[in-house]
Amino acid sequence: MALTPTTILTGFLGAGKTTLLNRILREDHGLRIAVIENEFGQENIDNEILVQDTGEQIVEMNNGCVCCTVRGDLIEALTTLARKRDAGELHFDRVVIETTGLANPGPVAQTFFVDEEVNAHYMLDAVVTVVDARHAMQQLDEHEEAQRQVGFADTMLLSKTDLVNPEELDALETRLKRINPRAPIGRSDFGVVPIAEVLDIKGFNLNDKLELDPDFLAAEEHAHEHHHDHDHEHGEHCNHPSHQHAQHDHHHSHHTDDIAAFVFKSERAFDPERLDNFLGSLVQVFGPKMLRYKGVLLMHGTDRKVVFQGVHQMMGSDLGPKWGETEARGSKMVFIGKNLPKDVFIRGLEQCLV
Ligand SMILES: Nc1nc2c(ncn2[C@@H]2O[C@H](COP(=O)(O)OP(=O)(O)OP(=O)(O)O)[C@@H](O)[C@H]2O)c(=O)[nH]1
Repeated sequence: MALTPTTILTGFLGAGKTTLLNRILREDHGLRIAVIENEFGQENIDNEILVQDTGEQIVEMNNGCVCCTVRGDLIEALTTLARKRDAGELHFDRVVIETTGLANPGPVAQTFFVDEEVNAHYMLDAVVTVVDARHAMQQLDEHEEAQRQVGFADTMLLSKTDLVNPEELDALETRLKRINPRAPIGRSDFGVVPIAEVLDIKGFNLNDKLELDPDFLAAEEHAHEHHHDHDHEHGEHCNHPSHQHAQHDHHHSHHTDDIAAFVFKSERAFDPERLDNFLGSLVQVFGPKMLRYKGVLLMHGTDRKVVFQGVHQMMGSDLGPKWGETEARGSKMVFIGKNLPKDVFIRGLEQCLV
């Protein structure tokens, strides 16, 4: 049986996830979506104390969608749904999981790679992050989980844009792109968003589309040129309060988020063995800090594109289509992570070129 595409819907407390899901559960879109409202993870303890009934509750909606509220383990919820479907008790062809506002989407995403039964029934389509336009600046300043949720996103949806002016919106979009230049930014206006921007995004598929904002690439190159003058700006994060202040001034009011992205580009081909070894050791050392990475590579010895991507230690690669006759050949990679030593990555990758 075909694997069921699954979307992880994340976003900070009050961002507007439920508002969006309620629309999905009620609108007449003709899709049969099973929504998993998650109350697992750290809330388990509360549930054991507060809630006697630990079973799940499954409700079928008028439009054919299924709403499943779980107070247990995500793996259990997914396997229960799959079994009920196999037994003909439930019908759905897609799953959306709403995570709690404080959740780190990393472990939820990893469930799809590590658990065999989940793996046998589901494929992760994308991580969709709802960002509260009114409160995100402060949330990103104060909560690493908010940064993580942005860092993991395959696509972002801005809610509450009605509550901010265009300048504030611009500043927020710039910051979001700095943290995650890979994910397109859409809108969720009280949950109104084209369903195609939420489902079937294929953000976790290996494909050869690596969309990056050209402005971000230009800014990155600029930053690279001036690297020697402002070494500290791009280097490790310093926790000394006065230093942080100084950093802030340097940055012309750019925020120094712990979670940030950088890009590697080259027109020279990679040596497959050297690259494999280097990436292998990178994820050994920095895996826990590497939220998301993805690239289209020019590899020595093949006339096809090599596409790779990963989450933390889990990395995969695939042969893509052939390079076009007139297409400019080259590699492009983006790494999103927490305090990653950009210099180590860039210098190491350069050493893997033939
Ligand atoms: N002004 C405005 N308010 C919104 C918008 N979207 C959602 N809200 C409001 O924001 C509040 C929180 O929305 P929810 O959908 O409950 O947010 P959530 O992300 O599910 O919240 P948690 O589950 O607590 O993390 C509600 O009062 C919504 O009506 C929007 O686009 N504009």
